[in-house]
This record gives sequence, structure tokens and C-alpha cells, in this order.
Amino acid sequence: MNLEITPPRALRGITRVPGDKSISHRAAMLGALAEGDTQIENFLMGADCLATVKCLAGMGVSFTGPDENGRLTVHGRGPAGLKEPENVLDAGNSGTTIRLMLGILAGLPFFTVITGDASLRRRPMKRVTAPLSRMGARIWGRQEASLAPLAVRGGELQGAGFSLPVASAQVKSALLLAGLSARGETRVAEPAPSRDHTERMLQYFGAEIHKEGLTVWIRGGQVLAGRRVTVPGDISSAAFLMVAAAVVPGSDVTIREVGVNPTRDGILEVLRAMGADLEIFNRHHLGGEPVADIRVRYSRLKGITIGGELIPRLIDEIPILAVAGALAEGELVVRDAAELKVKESNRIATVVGELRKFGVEVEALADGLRVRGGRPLTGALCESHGDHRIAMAMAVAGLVARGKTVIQDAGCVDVSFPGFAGILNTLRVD
Ligand SMILES: O=C(O)C1=C[C@@H](OP(=O)(O)O)[C@@H](O)[C@H](O)C1
Ligand SMILES: C=C(OP(=O)(O)O)C(=O)O
Repeated sequence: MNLEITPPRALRGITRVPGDKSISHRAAMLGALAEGDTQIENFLMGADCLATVKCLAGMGVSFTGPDENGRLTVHGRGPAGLKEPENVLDAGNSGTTIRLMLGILAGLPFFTVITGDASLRRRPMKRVTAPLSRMGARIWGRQEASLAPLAVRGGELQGAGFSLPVASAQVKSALLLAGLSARGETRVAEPAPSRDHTERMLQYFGAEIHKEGLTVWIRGGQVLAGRRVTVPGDISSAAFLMVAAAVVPGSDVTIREVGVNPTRDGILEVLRAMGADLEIFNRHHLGGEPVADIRVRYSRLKGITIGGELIPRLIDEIPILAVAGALAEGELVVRDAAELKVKESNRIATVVGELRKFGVEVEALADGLRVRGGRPLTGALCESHGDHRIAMAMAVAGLVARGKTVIQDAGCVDVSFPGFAGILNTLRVD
């Protein structure tokens, strides 16, 4: 599927974005491990979260839905309700699915094989398989369990302490989920704060979980109780609309009920620092997570330098931030973001390659990129590289490029933001 974009006169209106991907995955997984029903509202009907549901269903978990409104009920029967799957589990394109599922599978007394698409089969898994093996799981895969397909023989785990070399919520979450079924305590220390949705949701489902500074720990054997969860709008999806409104002259867009968890809101901080006209209001909580409405109006942006602890708080927003940088005065420099190389595509290489097609001056750095802004963009023929965030970032660049932009192989947008093109169309003023 190709996505064709021409520049509008402006973007205006009030909208919502689909449910948060990270929170949707966790709601389905914790719902499956809990006793009793978990009713989820606004579950993300994106391919990644549907892959999580399918993996759980493959282990005998029963669901009602999801219906077209994103209502999904998980009929949890505790960890013992999960059975050995008869077939290979398929995590599709989703790093979150495979890594968090590995944490669950490590503590379950049966044999499973889990795999994913060509992109996922290239992504590093040693970061979860090594610590899970240390807790007692047996895991096999190519290059010493570095690459999927992975075979897991789970069972009795022993809690352990880990100091993570990279700030990764997927690794932290896999270890906490394994820790939930392990003997004793499991401790995870991170080098910088990564998203804390797992910790919040474990607590919301009744588990005791402790946190001090950058260390979080959990005692094994705790029982989760099914709950009602309303998933906030995904700030990572909202980011595309926020940048679009900030760079298309005359725009004024409001996005309702977006998750603004402080471990995810780096994009707001950076857009503000770049001079964006942002208003954040109507703050409240949904199922243990903070949400707010976000209004963005067009303004002139300027480039800045970002790095350090901010990076994990906006890691998935770097492709769209690079687009904002291309339209800002001066230079946008991103450092400390080598993790971008192991996402759905090598996002340093794909952002640089695709932005150059618009005539943008951009350079890859070992751990980030440098974008020189201020030059007019020319419409381009882009490739998604099978990466949803690249497809959407380049679509936003197309909104301000002279002429027509085509994003080839844009079906991957459905991984995280089904309805993206439709929402852009409803906001267009021509
Ligand atoms: O835990 C999660 O839901 C996620 C964590 C991040 O990955 P890492 O843990 O690899 O940094 C992020 O890039 C991904 O989109 C979702
Ligand atoms: C990196 C991402 O997701 P995942 O790791 O779950 O594939 C993303 O959504 O940008």
C-alpha cells in the first residue's frame, strides 16, 4: 500500500489518537496472568498488540473481543491458565511482544517456540535471554539465543539482581514479569529511567512493587487481580500530529486524552524548547496513568541539541523529531541514541536516507544524527523500510514539501497507528 501526501493549507481541528501501544500490550498480558476478568477500553487495534493477543490465545487464554471500539475482555485464570502452545507463537513486528512474552514464558513449566517477522528476527534478544537464563530458564536460538526464533523451556525461577547496560523498558519488564513467578526477590537497576508502565500496571493489578531511584524490585508469587483498564491515547502516535501542526503554517490541532506519563513525555519538553506553541490542559488520570489534552499551533521552530537521560523518554519520537529539525532554524543534534539502530529498522540510517530525498541536509552520527534545518523541502518518493515510524515521519515531511510525496509500503503504519491517514485527512484544510 502506498500513501500519497500533498501539502494542505493548514491542519485544524480536535481529534484523538488510538490507545497507547505499550499500555495495551501490558493490559493484555497482565490480564492473562491475573485471576478474573480484565476489561480493557481503547485497546490499540494495531498489528503489534493484536500479535500479543494471538500469542496469549495460542496458550489457551480466552478473550472476548476486541470489538471495533477497542473493547477487549481478558478472562484471566492466573498463570496456571496458560498452557503449552501447540504451535509456534508469532510476535510479528513487535519487539515488545517477544521480549515481554519471554519474561512470562521463562516462569511457565512448558516448552514454547516464539518468532516474528524478518525485522524482528534481526533484533537483539540476548539482552533478555541472558538474564532470564540466569534466573533458571532454558532458552535456545541462533547465535547463542541472540536471535529469534527462540525456544524456551520455562519452569521454577530464582529471583536475581540485574544492572542493565541500556535503559530498556522491554528488558526491565521481561525481568519483572519473570520475577513475579520467581522464588524470592528480583531487582532491576537501569542506567536511566525508561517507561514505567509495567510497574504502574502491576501495582494497579494489586502487586506490591518497590522503587528507589533507578532500581525497582518485586517479590515472586504474588497474585494479580483482573481490573478495568482504560488505555490513554498514545503520545508516540500523537507526536506525528503534534509535529505536523507545529510545522504546517496556520495549523491549530487539539488531541484529547493523550498519555503524558513523565517517562514518555520527552517530546513535549523538546518541542517546547524548540519554540513550539504547546498547551497542555485537562490533566487527569486513567487507570493509574496521567493523561491530558494537547493543543499545538503553528510556530517557527529552532534546532537544539538533545541527549542523555532525555533519550529513553522520547526514543520512538526521534524520527518525527528529525522532521521537525529539518523545518527548524539552525541545527537539531541527537546524541546517546544508538538504540535507534536496533528498532524495526536502523532508524539512524533510514531517517538520514529518507530525509535526504526531500533535499534535507542530514548526517548520521555514531549515536544519533545532525539535521540542518531551514531549507525548503521537495516532495519525494520514500520507502518505509517496513518501519511504521519512518512511514509516518516521512508522511509528515510530505505535508510541507513542494509537490507530491509518496510513501511506498506504508501498510506498516497499522503496527501502531491504524487510521493515521484518515485522521490527517479530517484535519486538512485545503
Ligand atoms: O516497553 C515498551 O513498551 C517499549 C519500549 C521501548 O523499547 P526498548 O525497551 O527496547 O527501549 C520502545 O522503543 C518500544 O516502542 C516500546
Ligand atoms: C520500537 C518500537 O516497538 P517494538 O520495540 O515493540 O517493536 C516502536 O514502536 O517504535
